[in-house]
Amino acid sequence: MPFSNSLDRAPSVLDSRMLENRIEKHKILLIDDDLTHLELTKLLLESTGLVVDTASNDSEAFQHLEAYDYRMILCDWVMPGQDGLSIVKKLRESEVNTRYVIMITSKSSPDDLIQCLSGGADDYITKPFRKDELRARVLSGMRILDKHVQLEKMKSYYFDQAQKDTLTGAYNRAYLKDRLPNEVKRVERTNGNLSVIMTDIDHFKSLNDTHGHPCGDAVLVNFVERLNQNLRNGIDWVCRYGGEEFLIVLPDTSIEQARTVADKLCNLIADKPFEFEEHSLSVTASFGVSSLALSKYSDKSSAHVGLINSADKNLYFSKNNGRNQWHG
Ligand SMILES: Nc1nc2c(ncn2[C@@H]2O[C@H](COP(=O)(O)OP(=O)(O)OP(=O)(O)O)[C@@H](O)[C@H]2O)c(=O)[nH]1
Repeated sequence: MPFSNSLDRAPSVLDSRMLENRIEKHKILLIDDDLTHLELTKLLLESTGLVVDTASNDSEAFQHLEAYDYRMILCDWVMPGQDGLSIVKKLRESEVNTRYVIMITSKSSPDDLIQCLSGGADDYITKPFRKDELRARVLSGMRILDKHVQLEKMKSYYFDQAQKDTLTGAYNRAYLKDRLPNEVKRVERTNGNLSVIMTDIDHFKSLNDTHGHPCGDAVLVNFVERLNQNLRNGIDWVCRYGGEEFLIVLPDTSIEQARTVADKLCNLIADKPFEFEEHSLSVTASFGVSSLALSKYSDKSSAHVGLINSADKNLYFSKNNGRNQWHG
């Protein structure tokens, strides 16, 4: 597991290393129009090792917020211009709510508290406050922010699990099913290009049979790495279509350009042996290229299937024609 079970282990006592981590992650923005109070609170927070930036009005505050992604904000409520609660309301409208806001105020009635919390603040501290109360509230907020970070990590881990092949890290069929129709729609909208290349490692069964399954696995991993290293980062993507068969999706790519890519990849695989333990293995692959011709389809929703089938047909032409080549 890439994350620990610390999700359920919010520490009650903070050692200095944990505190340092939090400080690093959650620099504080302190907003107060009373400059003396602002300085005093800043010093107080800094004396416990926290990193603090200050703003004395709403426009300064928003300038800071544009320049840095503060996760924790301590904000005075009563201020000229936009008051603290208006600042918080604006923040809540404009972003994902992973910012923790503590309102500082001399208002202390239950009605004030309700107004403050329902207006978007996460916590509330009344003036004058004790240094240790402020620190305790800030650290309690940081524990909650830590949980946000953990949840984000979990979300991205499960997101990856759901759309990636665990062995090679290539996208899986489920992702392809979702994403390829959208690529086709984009071509429809923009009148652009979309090409795909189906590739399959040659004689992979005999590689497995001769050197063992772990060796086959390593070749699959290196094969995908080699493809990715030679494709456009963040634009082209590789999907594991079957055992040793991969579909390479090339957005904004004409058939001529896709043929050049297939030729390059074919040579890149064949020219450099794959290393596994003490073995240096000559590996080749066959390729089938196809490009989207939307006019061929009266029902555009099936165009992505036609595109894959045509690449597959061309791949099998390459296989039957002697392997280690591309066709399309
Ligand atoms: N090591 C390993 N082998 C796999 C994996 N998935 C599929 N295979 C093997 O890949 C082999 C594919 O064999 P074939 O379909 O006969 O294809 P081939 O031997 O590459 O022959 P051609 O494609 O005609 O060149 C089978 O032996 C599968 O067991 C995997 O994740 N790891």
